[in-house]
Amino acid sequence: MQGKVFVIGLGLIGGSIALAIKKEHPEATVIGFDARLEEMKMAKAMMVVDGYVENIKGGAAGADLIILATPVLVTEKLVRQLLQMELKENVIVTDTGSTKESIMAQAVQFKEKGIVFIGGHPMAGSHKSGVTAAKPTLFENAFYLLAPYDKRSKMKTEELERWLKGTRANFITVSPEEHDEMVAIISHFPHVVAASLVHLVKDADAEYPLLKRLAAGGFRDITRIASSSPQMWADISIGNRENLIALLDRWTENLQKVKRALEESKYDDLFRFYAEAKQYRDRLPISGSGAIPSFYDLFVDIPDIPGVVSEITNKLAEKGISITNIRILETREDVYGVLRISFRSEKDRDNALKLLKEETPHEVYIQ
Ligand SMILES: NC(=O)c1ccc[n+]([C@@H]2O[C@H](COP(=O)([O-])OP(=O)(O)OC[C@H]3O[C@@H](n4cnc5c(N)ncnc54)[C@H](O)[C@@H]3O)[C@@H](O)[C@H]2O)c1
Ligand SMILES: O=C(O)C(=O)C[C@]1(C(=O)O)C=C[C@@H](O)C=C1
Repeated sequence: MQGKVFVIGLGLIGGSIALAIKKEHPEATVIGFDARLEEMKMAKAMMVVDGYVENIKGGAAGADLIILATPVLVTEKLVRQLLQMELKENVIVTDTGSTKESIMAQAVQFKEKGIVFIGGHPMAGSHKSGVTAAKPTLFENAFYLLAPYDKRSKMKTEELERWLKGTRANFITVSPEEHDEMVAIISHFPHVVAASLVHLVKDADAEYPLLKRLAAGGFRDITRIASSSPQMWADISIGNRENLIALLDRWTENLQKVKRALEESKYDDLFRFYAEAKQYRDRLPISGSGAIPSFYDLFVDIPDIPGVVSEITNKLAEKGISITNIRILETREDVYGVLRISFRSEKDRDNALKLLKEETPHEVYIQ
């Protein structure tokens, strides 16, 4: 598509969307703005944008698509600023914020100016921030939630999806209210829990100096998201605070039940608590689209001998099989450790399984 795209906030999400747009629409011009000059310079150097401007007014003038990819409370402020500016008549303004209600409450004023605003939220991301973490494939197969506010913005949704086609995301329309309620449950509240688990360990740190080193696989898996940007999550927490407060009450009730079962040593209740959770968790879609990324993992039992890991990765590299992650899950002296290797696709994983079975003496399996 021809035209000028203006991305405000050149971090992980703004950068990834800019890259996806540039890949799909090389004929468009993508201009960026960020509050931090270094981020703009880096974005230009990485060819995430064609250029940058020194203020929002300069970028917004004449833009066909304006994308706000800043922390949600900042986005609310920027919407108010954009409302004061002269914009192209047919421009589409959208955002990427993790909350929708409070942003849409401001953005609805665009209607009076005849400007289309479509709330947006790509449901994929990372605990990393900044433009250096941006990649055009970040949203592949993920859901991309869109919240148009009236008939005209609904009609323009198709045009926005065409602009965003390079994300390879699956677009779904939701209302801002149902959006915020749903993401509070599956995204925002889990971040509160992850951060509070880390606090639990941090508070016990002085008493047990070994704790940090013992905090292994399970703890790291469940708390990965606690490494996300504090500004982004403080903004989201305020932006969705009513839903979060309601969930905190429900969660506390749930934990009270667990506490009672523990106090009364009710084995069956505890068993059911874990079994029901396992059953539901195991049924979550993992290979299709969704907020939970697909993991194509392979496990290799390896002895604790220097050079074993590189032997395996070299074999995969020789056959051109790329890996997306690699981790030793456990290794102790004289005991086998487990190497977990993640792949981008099922096909890569299956090829790796065959190769390592044929060409190494190690036990190789899919869990
Ligand atoms: N990280 C994720 O997993 C994820 C996923 C989906 C949506 N989101 C949402 O997307 C938005 C961006 O998140 P991100 O992960 O890219 O964060 P990020 O920290 O990587 O990038 C945000 C950028 O906004 C810039 N910024 C801050 N205030 C600004 C201002 N006043 N004017 C211009 N630029 C400003 C920052 O300098 C930074 O470069 C947030 O609203 C977030 O809730 C994040
Ligand atoms: O994978 C992560 O690190 C994320 O936290 C991504 C995640 C999520 O909770 O799923 C975080 C916030 C966004 O609004 C959407 C996606």
